[in-house]
Amino acid sequence: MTKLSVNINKLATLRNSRGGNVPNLVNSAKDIESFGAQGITIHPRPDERHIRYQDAHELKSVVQTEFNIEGNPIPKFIDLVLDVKPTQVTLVPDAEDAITSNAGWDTIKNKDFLKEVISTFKSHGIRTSIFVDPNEEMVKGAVETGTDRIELYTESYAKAFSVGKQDEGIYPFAQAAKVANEVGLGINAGHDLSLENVKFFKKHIPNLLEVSIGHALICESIYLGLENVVNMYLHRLK
Ligand SMILES: CC(=O)[C@@H](O)[C@H](O)COP(=O)(O)O
Ligand SMILES: NCC(=O)COP(=O)(O)O
Repeated sequence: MTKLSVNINKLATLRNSRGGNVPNLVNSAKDIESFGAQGITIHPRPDERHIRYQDAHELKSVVQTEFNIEGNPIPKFIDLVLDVKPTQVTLVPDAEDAITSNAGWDTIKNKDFLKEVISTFKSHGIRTSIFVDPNEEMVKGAVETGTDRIELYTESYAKAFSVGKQDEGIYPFAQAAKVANEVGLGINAGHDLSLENVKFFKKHIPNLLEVSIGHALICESIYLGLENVVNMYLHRLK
């Protein structure tokens, strides 16, 4: 079985746009779990443009499933994760000004740094995952860091799928997954996965442990909920 971890960054974006507490992230996380999701993911960015560091603390006390915190392991992120102690930390090498995550780790160049932070998190009982491109050398490099899992960065697959090139798009992921499975690395995946493309991805990636999905899932939820909500308003306005 592949676990679904719902990334709630976009709910925080919506909340922050009005300055209040709607939608309430804590209640949303509880509801998402009650609907069956097996995890909650957040990705606090240094400018706190969506998830705030305080959200991580508040969510920790309510999340009953797997709590996954993603981010670039700069000192204040490391301190946050060690304080909150989520189920899993996913290390992502994103630049401060990146609109969204746009690359995996170079696990060879950053081997010593990754080894050190991963060993710190693991010594505190936190499972580790590192964000990597679907590249066999990077997957082999990941083993050397001591990480429990990798998260395959799926944007290129999603792009290929959207133009009908799913076979081409999945190929490097299937190869990378083969290497990960051979060396015993756990496999997660995420970025731009959606209702449209997730089934094909899962079918071709053996032992896919977890997908974290946010942007598309929240957009789909808005769209699939619109008819219901418009009708609820119309009913009240009769
Ligand atoms: C690590 C990753 O793949 C990202 O998709 C991320 O968690 C999303 O971040 P934003 O919501 O800030 O775009
Ligand atoms: N790790 C990927 C994630 O949490 C969500 O990415 P996206 O679905 O918002 O692109």
